[in-house]
Amino acid sequence: MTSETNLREQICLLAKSMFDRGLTGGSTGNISARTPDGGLLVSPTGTSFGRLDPARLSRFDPAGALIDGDPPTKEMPLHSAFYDTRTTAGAVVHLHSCHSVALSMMPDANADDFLPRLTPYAIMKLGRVKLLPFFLPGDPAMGDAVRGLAGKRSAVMLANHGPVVAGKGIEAACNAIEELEDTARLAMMTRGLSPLGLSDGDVERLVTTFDVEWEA
Ligand SMILES: O=C(CO)COP(=O)(O)O
Ligand SMILES: [Zn+2]
Repeated sequence: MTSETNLREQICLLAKSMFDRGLTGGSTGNISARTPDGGLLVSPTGTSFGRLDPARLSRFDPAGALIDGDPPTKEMPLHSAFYDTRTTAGAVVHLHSCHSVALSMMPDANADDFLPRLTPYAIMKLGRVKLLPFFLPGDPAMGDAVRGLAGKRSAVMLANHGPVVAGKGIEAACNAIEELEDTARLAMMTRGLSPLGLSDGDVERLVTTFDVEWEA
């Protein structure tokens, strides 16, 4: 198998795994990954994460032209904004994961630091998560909002919609977005119970030990 064939299989396998565990339902969510030649493989619009077909993924050349496959996700401007502003991005994933969306609707949500500091992996895998306002699905203004972050954040939460995470590769991006959803779930489970989170010192040690991007 060529490495592009492998990548196609891996995209569909990881998407199905997330679908099967209820991380995004129906035909929601989208996923993309850089190909070895500098192009992109992208989930087609209207498809279900549970049933992506490796042979029908939208394929873009390194200049951004659609070469073959089905028409791509309507969230291309969002995905492109991550690739254009973060040279390290090898994959981007977007989900409609329930607990993250719930947390984004809380009136006291922190727009600059969306996730409470509850567990180490959220900090290690995501850094600081930016909460963006609500946009209509497919609105190119979402891409502009991500470009406005100048590549300093690997993860954003679209209010009342869902998270978007960039990673070095497809597995890293999926692991990170799962961590985002798990942390949001913990936050919603413990809401109002005054949970004891990580201390500022714990966060500082995590950031330095694991070389976390922790831009203000
Ligand atoms: O999650 C989605 C829109 O935000 C799904 O849209 P697509 O089917 O176009 O990828
Ligand atoms: Zn969406």
